[in-house]
Amino acid sequence: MSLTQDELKTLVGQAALQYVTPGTIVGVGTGSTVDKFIDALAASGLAVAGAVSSSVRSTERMKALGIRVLEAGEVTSLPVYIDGADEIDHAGHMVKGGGAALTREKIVADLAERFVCIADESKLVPVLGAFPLPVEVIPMAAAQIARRFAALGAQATLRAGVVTDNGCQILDVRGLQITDPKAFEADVNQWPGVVTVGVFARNRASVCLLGTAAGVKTLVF
Ligand SMILES: O=C[C@H](O)[C@H](O)[C@H](O)COP(=O)(O)O
Repeated sequence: MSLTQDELKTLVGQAALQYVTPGTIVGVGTGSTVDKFIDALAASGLAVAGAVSSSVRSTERMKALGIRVLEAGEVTSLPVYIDGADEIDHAGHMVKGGGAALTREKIVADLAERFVCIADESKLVPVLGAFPLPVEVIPMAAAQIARRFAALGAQATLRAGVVTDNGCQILDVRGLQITDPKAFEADVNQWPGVVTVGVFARNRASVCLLGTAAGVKTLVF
């Protein structure tokens, strides 16, 4: 019997517990897959010292389940950061931000020694770009940034009605084939008004726990 996408998310959310050491502080991402991890962590009884959260959404969920949440500024490093992805390639580069949390996710990921990505198998791709790339932008720069993407042959549209946890906007960019994620991330990140581009190359995954019909597959990068 094949598992649903939701069941695959539950599976990898639970599998991520093996990367969490009692007494340590864990970095926690955002999204429907991470929700499964948060639920598994709360149910596991693993006595973590707390969590650094990447969004208001995850903070609220953790607090409701009795997990202590610390500010990013209260820690100097984290042993592990657990998060989902919208796409991941065979080298651990990711596209993230489908839930508009990309900036805080990148900040928390940058504090971590290891990024453990949890995803169902639909997220594994040969080349990043089929999923519309989220880019968080300062509102007054949105039109100019959209023109820059148009010059690359891509189409950027404003995510209607969305204001990020940082008070900014999200552009979703279609029509890209990101063959050199590291160079692309570095380039777009320095365009004026870009807060964060949703390519995670510098902060790529070290491990991916992929939910497949045959169970959890561990990819190490
Ligand atoms: O902003 C949201 C994040 O980058 C999520 O990690 C990403 O969108 C994956 O979310 P989900 O687990 O819901 O597919």
